[in-house]
Amino acid sequence: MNQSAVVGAGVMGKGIAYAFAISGYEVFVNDVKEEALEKAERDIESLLEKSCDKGFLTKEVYHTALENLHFETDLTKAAKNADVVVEAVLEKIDLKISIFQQLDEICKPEAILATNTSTMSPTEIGAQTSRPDKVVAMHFFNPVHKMKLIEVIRGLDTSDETVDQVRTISNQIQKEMVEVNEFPGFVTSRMNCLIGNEAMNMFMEGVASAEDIDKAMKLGLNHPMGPLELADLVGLDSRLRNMEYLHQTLGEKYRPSPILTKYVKAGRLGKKSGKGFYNYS
Ligand SMILES: NC(=O)c1ccc[n+]([C@@H]2O[C@H](COP(=O)([O-])OP(=O)(O)OC[C@H]3O[C@@H](n4cnc5c(N)ncnc54)[C@H](O)[C@@H]3O)[C@@H](O)[C@H]2O)c1
Repeated sequence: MNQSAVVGAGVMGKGIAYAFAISGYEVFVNDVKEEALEKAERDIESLLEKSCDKGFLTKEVYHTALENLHFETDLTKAAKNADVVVEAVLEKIDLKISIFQQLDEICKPEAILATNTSTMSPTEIGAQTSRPDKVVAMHFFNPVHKMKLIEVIRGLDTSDETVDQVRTISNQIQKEMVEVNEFPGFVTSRMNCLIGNEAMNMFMEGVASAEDIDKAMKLGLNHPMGPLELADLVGLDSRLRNMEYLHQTLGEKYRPSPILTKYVKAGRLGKKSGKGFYNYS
């Protein structure tokens, strides 16, 4: 395998493209928005440069990665020769299904089609294609260049061969993999969304400031990041979509905190918009 495509060049797509590019894969990055693709190109190149300056990448890897990256708004051109495609568009099931149906038409029959969904069902997505055995979830973590894990979720019809190939890919791009049977939110999002939601409710109830809630979790419970700063990093719109899906599928315990809904309505989306539980301007 040596060619990959990443569909959706937002927070996650950029990081996933970077991981493939520094590992010798040719990468076609696709987005429907020209501006998103231009920003992705600037951001990935700047990350490559910083990583090289800090000595995390050799000059040779840096130059090869730059050559490996291609940016393409046309999905057919981006995906037609890919051995593996990772979809990282918004967390909306209809959108993901429609992209997988297009990929099913466009891609080589042996290509692996992976979704970076945080919560949703690869079974449901795969069932709308002619190759559910090749459909799998590869859940990367933010920021991708620092986080080692890929949570791999096997749908009902995902084949052993596909999971083995994903294991090989994970090794090639220097990530650790855990294998999870499908259930909404998998292991990480189900746990993390609940912790984040409780922190938001506590903040809303005035139990403590955002800073003190985060400090308590970091210094008292040894979390590397506080739940509110993490939600800001993820993007509050993305987190709200995750909570809504978990609420729908797993029940009342996952009802989104009212403050999360209020912030998203106000356009406070966390780090990416300059303001969330913290101010970034
Ligand atoms: N943000 C996180 O921390 C995080 C972590 C793990 C997984 N995820 C999951 O990754 C996925 C992407 O999340 P994100 O935070 O990167 O979102 P984002 O909003 O930053 O980026 C999504 C991108 O998809 C593009 N897009 C929309 N429709 C498209 C289409 N039809 N074809 C191509 N591109 C299209 C948008 O223009 C945008 O650039 C979601 O499923 C999310 O749940 C997010």
